[in-house]
Amino acid sequence: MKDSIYFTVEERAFFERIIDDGLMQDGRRGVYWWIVRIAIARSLQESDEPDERYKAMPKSPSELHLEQITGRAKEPDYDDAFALLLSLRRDEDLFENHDLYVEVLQRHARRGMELLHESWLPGTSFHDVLLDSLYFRPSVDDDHSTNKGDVQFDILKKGLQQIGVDANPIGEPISGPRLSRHRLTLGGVEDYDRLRRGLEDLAFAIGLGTGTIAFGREPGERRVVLDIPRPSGAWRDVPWPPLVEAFMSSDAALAVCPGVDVIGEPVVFDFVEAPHMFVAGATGSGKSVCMNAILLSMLASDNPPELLMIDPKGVDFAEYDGLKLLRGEKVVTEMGAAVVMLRAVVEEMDARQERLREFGARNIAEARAAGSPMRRLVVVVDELADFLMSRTGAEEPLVRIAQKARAVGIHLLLATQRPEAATFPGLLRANIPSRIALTVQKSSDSRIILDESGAEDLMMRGDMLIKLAGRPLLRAHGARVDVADVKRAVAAANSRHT
Ligand SMILES: Nc1ncnc2c1ncn2[C@@H]1O[C@H](COP(=O)(O)OP(=O)(O)OP(=O)(O)O)[C@@H](O)[C@H]1O
Repeated sequence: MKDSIYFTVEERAFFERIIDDGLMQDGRRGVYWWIVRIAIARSLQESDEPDERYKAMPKSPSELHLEQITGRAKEPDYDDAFALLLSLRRDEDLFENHDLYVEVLQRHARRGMELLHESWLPGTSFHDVLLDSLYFRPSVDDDHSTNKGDVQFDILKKGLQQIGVDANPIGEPISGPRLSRHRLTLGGVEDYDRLRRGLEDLAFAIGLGTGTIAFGREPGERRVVLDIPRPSGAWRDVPWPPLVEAFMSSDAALAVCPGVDVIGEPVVFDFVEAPHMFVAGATGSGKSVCMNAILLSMLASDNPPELLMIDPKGVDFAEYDGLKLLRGEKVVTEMGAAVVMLRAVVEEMDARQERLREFGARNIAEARAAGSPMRRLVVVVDELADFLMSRTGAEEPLVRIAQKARAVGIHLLLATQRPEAATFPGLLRANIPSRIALTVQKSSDSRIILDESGAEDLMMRGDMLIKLAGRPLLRAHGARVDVADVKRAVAAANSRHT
């Protein structure tokens, strides 16, 4: 019977750092399992289950036993409590399957370690990180007053002096969900160029470990803004439900809200104007969560579109199965079937054109105003790269839809984790002007998505750059859409629309 949980050598080294620098226990042995328990608690804060990555046996394992972690067969013994908690969470009886129980515990422990690693910088207080991440999950509703992760102006001022820039603050910094905005008046015109060129040195001078400082002008004499990232332990998540109201009042034909801007204001745009969108980011960047925010925005509309969803991986959108507004009420996971359905959409464009003529309308909005029940259709393709590489002839119908479908109310929402020239080919690119880039590995990936670099400096977890036709590039932080939000939205849509 399994009773060990394994960690990599690096994870073991991280235990040591937490013990020595974080908890300040003078390297006393015997507290490893405290950290493992903290890590499990941290992982349980996430709404999803830790994936296979955390299951694999590390090459050079360091081992802890259930006896140490849950106190199994010792005093006090929390083993049953752990098993019950995980069984309830997974809706699965782990008392019946001991090996699975140990594996699930290992996955949570290792993911929790990774999350702690992301949010704690040695040299800062580990206790603060714990308080923030385990007890408080402040949301974007909180007021925008100074946050403890903000760089104070005296530190910023010293950094500015080191790069030879004279500046004075205008008011207090504004704490957005992840960045703090400092508004400044520069001493002289020459300071502008010095600041622009010295941003990296400034980041170094004020001790910024990761992330880059963004810089922009604002109206007023010699006024600029600096957006400075906070450590991830001081980020505030952006929950989904409060955002819904913000975009319901929008007069857009199909309002979509993927998240909030740097200072926490909802970002809302009209998908009809988009009229197609390409979303890309490296694995784990928050692409699925971002797609969910877009889709839930659409479902919340008084006049939601019909959806056709294609997901070759078949895992990320399972909660949409059974949605009455979903064509076939099922996400299409088989690529051959998906191509057949896309070709049918191409034919449907002609039929829709015919119906527009019957109503004497030039587009779907006019047809609906004249009494046509025609709904918009949004064709969603996740993992576009896999789909196009499968050589099933998927590109041709997608290009035709991208070129022609706007007037008849058919829109594309395409996503990929592999933004490469071959997987976002020329004809699609040319016809899909609206793009969202989540974090990518290289600036060349960013250029494929946005036609400019920048997305390689984003900070994961839904951090994004949005490019809409004719508008300047916008930095945004994605709403944290949970599985429960999706289930609620699907149930609500099913009760409102048939
Ligand atoms: N807006 C957000 N706010 C907070 N956390 C987020 C947000 N978006 C994503 N995350 C975190 O990042 C994790 C990965 O997100 P997601 O599954 O959407 O990534 P992905 O890019 O779709 O990954 P993959 O391509 O591997 O499926 C989530 O489990 C969540 O913990």
